[in-house]
Amino acid sequence: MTTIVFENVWKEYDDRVVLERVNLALDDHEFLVIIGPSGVGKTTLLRMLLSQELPTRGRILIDGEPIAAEPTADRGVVFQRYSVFPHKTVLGNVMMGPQWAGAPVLGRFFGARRRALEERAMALLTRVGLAEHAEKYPAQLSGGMQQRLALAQALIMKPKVLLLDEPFGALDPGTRKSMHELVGELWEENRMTIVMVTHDLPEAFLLGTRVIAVDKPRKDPQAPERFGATIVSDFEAKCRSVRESRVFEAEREKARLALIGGHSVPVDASPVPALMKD
Ligand SMILES: Nc1ncnc2c1ncn2[C@@H]1O[C@H](COP(=O)(O)OP(=O)(O)OP(=O)(O)O)[C@@H](O)[C@H]1O
Repeated sequence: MTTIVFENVWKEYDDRVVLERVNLALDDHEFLVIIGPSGVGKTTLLRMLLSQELPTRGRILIDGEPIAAEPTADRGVVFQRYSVFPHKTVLGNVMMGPQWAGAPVLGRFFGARRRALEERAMALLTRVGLAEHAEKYPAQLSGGMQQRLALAQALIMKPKVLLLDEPFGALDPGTRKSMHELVGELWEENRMTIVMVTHDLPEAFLLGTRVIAVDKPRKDPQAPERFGATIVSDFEAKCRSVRESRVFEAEREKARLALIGGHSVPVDASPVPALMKD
C-alpha cells in the first residue's frame, strides 16, 4: 500500500519560482502520468519524489509519513537515457543495487547469498526478455534492450514507487509499443505506484490511471521567473472497472506462467482458479 500526498509544495531556486501550490493526493497503486510543456518543472517534481531535490515550501508524504530526506531503495527511477556501468555485464548491472545496499563496503555478496541474488536477477531478466543476453555488455544492447535492463535494475530493489522520466522517448515506435505493454504488466504484477513524465499524450492516456497537466497559470512577461507552474488539469484516465479488468488479466497471466513453468508463482486467491480452464 503506497499513497503519495503533495501538500502545497513549492520549489524555488533563489528568486526563480519553478513550482508553486502543488497539491496532489495519489491513491495506492496509481499510475500517474505528468504532462506539460518543456522546462515547466516535470522532472523537478520527480526529483522531489526521489529526494534529489527538497521542496522550498510545503511537504510531501509517502504513506502518511514525511518523505525521507535522502534517496532510498524503495523509490526507483528509470531515465530516458540509460546510464549503466559499461564494464559490467547485464547480469552484473542488475545485481549491483542489492549488493551495494546489502554489503556497502565491498559491494559484493559471496556464497549462497550471491547465488540467491543471481537467481533473482536471472528471474527478472527472464521477465523483461533479456535472459539470453545476461552475459553481454551494455554496449552490445539496443536502446529498447537497455531500457528493459534499466527496468530490471530498478525492479530488483522492489521499489514501492517507480519513477519514469520519459523512459520511452528515445525508442522507435515498435519498441515503444512493446515497452508500453511490459511496463503495464510490471505495474500490475508488482503492485507499485508509478509516476511517469512524458511528452506523448496518447502514451499518457494509454498507460496512466490518472494524468495531470502541469503549466504556469499566471505569467508576468516582465518577470517570467516570478510565477511557477502548478497542476492545471487532472484527469481520471481509467475508470475503476477498466483498472480492475487489468488486475484480473495480470492475475490470469501469472497463473498461466505458473502452469507453464511447472513451479509455483504466488497468485492471489481471487478469480484465477475459475479462469485456468481457458
Ligand atoms: N538546480 C537548478 N537550479 C536552477 N534552476 C533549475 C535547477 N534544476 C532545474 N532548474 C530549472 O527548473 C525548470 C524546470 O526544469 P525541469 O527539468 O523540471 O523541466 P521539465 O518540465 O522536466 O522540462 P523538459 O520537459 O524539457 O524535460 C527549468 O527552467 C530549469 O532550468
